Amino acid sequence: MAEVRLSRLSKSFGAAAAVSGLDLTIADGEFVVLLGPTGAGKTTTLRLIAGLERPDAGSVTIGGEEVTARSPAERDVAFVFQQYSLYPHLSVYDNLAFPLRSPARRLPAAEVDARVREIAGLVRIDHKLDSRSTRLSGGEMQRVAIGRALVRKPSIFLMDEPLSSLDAKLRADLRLELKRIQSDVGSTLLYVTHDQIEAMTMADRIGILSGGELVQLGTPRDIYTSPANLHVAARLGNPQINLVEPGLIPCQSVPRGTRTIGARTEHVEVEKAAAGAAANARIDWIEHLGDQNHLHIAVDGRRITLLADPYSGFKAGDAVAIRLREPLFFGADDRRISHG
Ligand SMILES: Nc1ncnc2c1ncn2[C@@H]1O[C@H](COP(=O)(O)OP(=O)(O)OP(=O)(O)O)[C@@H](O)[C@H]1O
Repeated sequence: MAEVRLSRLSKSFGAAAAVSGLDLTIADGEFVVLLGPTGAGKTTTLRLIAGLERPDAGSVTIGGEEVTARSPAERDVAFVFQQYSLYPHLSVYDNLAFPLRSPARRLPAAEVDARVREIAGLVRIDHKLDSRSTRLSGGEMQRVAIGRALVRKPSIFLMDEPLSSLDAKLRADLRLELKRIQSDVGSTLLYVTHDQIEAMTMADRIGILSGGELVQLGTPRDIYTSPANLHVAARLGNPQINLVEPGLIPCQSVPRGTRTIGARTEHVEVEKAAAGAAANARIDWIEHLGDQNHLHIAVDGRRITLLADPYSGFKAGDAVAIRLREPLFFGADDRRISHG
C-alpha cells in the first residue's frame, strides 16, 4: 500500500491538453474518486499513474519513490477497466492465478492456491472457481477482474469505470462490495466514474476534473455542500441543482455580487398557497419515480425541479408559495460566494 503523489502533471495529445498542471496526493489507504464529464482527463490521469502514458511535464511518486520514468511493470500498480478483459479460455481459478504464475514471480503452487482461494472468497466468486470465465454473468466477470487485480497485492489500484457496463442492480451491489473490499484490504484506490452516486457513496475524497484541471478536491459532503463553483455544483445532486437569478424566488439575504443562486431541494421551502401564504408559483407537473417524486414548479416563467416524497400531497396545478432557505450563491466569475 502506498501514497500516490502527482506534481504539476501535464499531458497533451497534439494541441489539446488532456491533463494540465495536475497536483493531487492520494494518501496511503485512501479511496479517491475522480469525477468529471467526458473528455475531462480522467482516464489519461490513470494511464499516467500506471505508466501507460508518459507525461510532458511533472512527476508521479508512488510510496515516496519517483516512478515517472519507470515502465508499467516497475510500478506495482493494478488496473481494472470497464471491460472485464478476462482470459476467456481459462477458468475463474486460472484467471485469478494468472498474475501469480508469471515467470518473474515463481510462487510455490500451494501459495498460489491459498491466495486464489482467499481472494475468491473476498470477491465472493469462490463457488464458481471451476467455471469458464465466459459462463459468468457480467457482475461475476467484473468480480473476477477485480479479484485478479487484488491477487498480486499491488501498492495501488486504478479503476476506470469498472461498474459502468453492469445493470443498475448489479452496480449497486458491487458498489457496496468494492467499498467493503477496499476497506478490508486497506488499499490505496483511485477510481474514475461519471456516476455521482458511486462518487458520493464510495469516496473518502472526490476530485472534480474539468478540462484537464482539478477544480476541487474534498470529501463528498464538502463537494456537495460547499462547491467551489457552478461547474462543481452542477456535477452533484439529483435532480440537478436549480440555477436561478436573484429576485426570482424570495430569499432572506443575498450577498452582494451574487449573479446566480443555486437551489437544491433542501434549499427551497414549498407550501400550499391555501395554508395562508400568498402563491408565487405553481406545480407544473409531477413525475412519479416510485420511491420519490420530482416536482416541476413554474415560477415567473421559469421552471425549477425538486424532490418530494410521494405523500407530500401536492398535485399538478396547485398554487404554492416558495422561498429559499440558505441556498448557494455564485458571483459573475461563477465562483461560490460564502455568506457573511
Ligand atoms: N491517445 C489519445 N490520442 C489523442 N487524444 C487523446 C488520447 N487519449 C485521450 N485523448 C484526448 O484527451 C482528452 C482527455 O481524455 P480522457 O480519456 O482522459 O478523458 P476522460 O475524462 O477519461 O473521458 P471519458 O469519461 O469519456 O473516458 C480528450 O479530449 C481526449 O480526446
